[in-house]
Amino acid sequence: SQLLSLLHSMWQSLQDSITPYSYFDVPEFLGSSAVEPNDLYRHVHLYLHQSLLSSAAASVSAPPRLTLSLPRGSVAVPSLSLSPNQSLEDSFAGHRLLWTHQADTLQDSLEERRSFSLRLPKRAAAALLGSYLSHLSDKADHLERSSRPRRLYTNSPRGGSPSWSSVPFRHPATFATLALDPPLKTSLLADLDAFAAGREFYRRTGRAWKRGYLLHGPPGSGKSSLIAAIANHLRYDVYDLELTRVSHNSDLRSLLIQTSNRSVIVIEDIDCSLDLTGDRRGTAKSSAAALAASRKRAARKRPQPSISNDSSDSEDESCRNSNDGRVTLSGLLNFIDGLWSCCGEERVIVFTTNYAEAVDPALLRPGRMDVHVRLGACGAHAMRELVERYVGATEHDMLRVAERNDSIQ
Ligand SMILES: Nc1ncnc2c1ncn2[C@@H]1O[C@H](COP(=O)(O)OP(=O)(O)OP(=O)(O)O)[C@@H](O)[C@H]1O
Repeated sequence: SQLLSLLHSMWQSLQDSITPYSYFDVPEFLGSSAVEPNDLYRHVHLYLHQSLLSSAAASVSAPPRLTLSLPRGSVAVPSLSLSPNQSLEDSFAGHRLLWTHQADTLQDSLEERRSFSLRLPKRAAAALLGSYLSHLSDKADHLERSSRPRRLYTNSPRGGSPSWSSVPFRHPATFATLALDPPLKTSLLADLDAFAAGREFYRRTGRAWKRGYLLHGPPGSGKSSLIAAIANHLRYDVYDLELTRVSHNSDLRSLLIQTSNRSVIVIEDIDCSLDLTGDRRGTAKSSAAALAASRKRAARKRPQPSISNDSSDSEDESCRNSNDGRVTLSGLLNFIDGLWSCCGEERVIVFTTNYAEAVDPALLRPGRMDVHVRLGACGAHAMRELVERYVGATEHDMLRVAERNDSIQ
């Protein structure tokens, strides 16, 4: 048997010396017609585009192709790709791999059939292929995310079938432009990054991949700007859900199902809706909170939000009957953390309020909104940033006021 295994390894070495590589073909389209694109081809294209941009491009023999393409969405993106029959070397786990771009013009047609060919060391191919392709797809996915045009959605008015309409999302606020006290900024960024990288964590723990943020603070304290900064940081779409336009829980569900993965879903001024909850239940709310919410409603001249509460078993039936609104608190809770919250991945749900004390406790319960962010008066550090950015000065009366406030607190 020793002789046999010796012969076997000699035979393998001989084969390896004749054909030491394995080759894999990645065509642009699946099947014979150019209809169904191959996602892996797109990923390889993006991955090599990035490699060509980096210093590795120096090792390419012929000049790469530079094209302007519309890969997804409506924004043209310049893209670098290998010219036909040009190769680019890559290394992974200590092995050298070679990508070659192949382009053949079909007979009797001007159509070009393109594919990438991957060359791997034969002995390592089986162990290498899976992990290399998932490394490549992760990188391509990241690139795709960071270059994709994003949109701001709002839900259609009541009456018709619930749907979203959208415009390009181009809000300029970022964590760099937002003046926040450093510990808050650092912890928010860390939280968002951990969330975005949390696929494995959420899978392992059996939890829906979503995170709830409650932003509270007086008008103008930066809640909307923070939402934009969150969306820009994560490169997510934004769904601005106007609850007053939603007639039924079923419409709420339908809207949720239509939202895409990697999105921020925003419900602003949640306190206005929840104040009605209190009225309808007949339970006494803090008069200050009720006053605050009604003041705000009046100021905004909004239609009456149509949220009611059906989460409590002891709900007064007559109140339920007198309730002409059919989006209920339990519908909203289901939206946040019930079964329906799981029909998608990578969702950040943000509620804003000017009066946290006016928000129904059911929404504030620990675990429901994961992160509560209070945005108050500008601290000295944030004020210094703003003064420098807006006035270009390091001294200002407002800065002294902020410093005095900080020292009193
Ligand atoms: N921390 C901040 N850093 C930079 N700019 C800020 C900050 N906070 C507020 N602003 C500026 O103040 C203005 C109002 O902010 P924003 O609309 O985000 O407040 P808001 O809390 O959402 O207000 P409202 O409760 O009325 O909706 C914006 O122009 C924004 O640029």
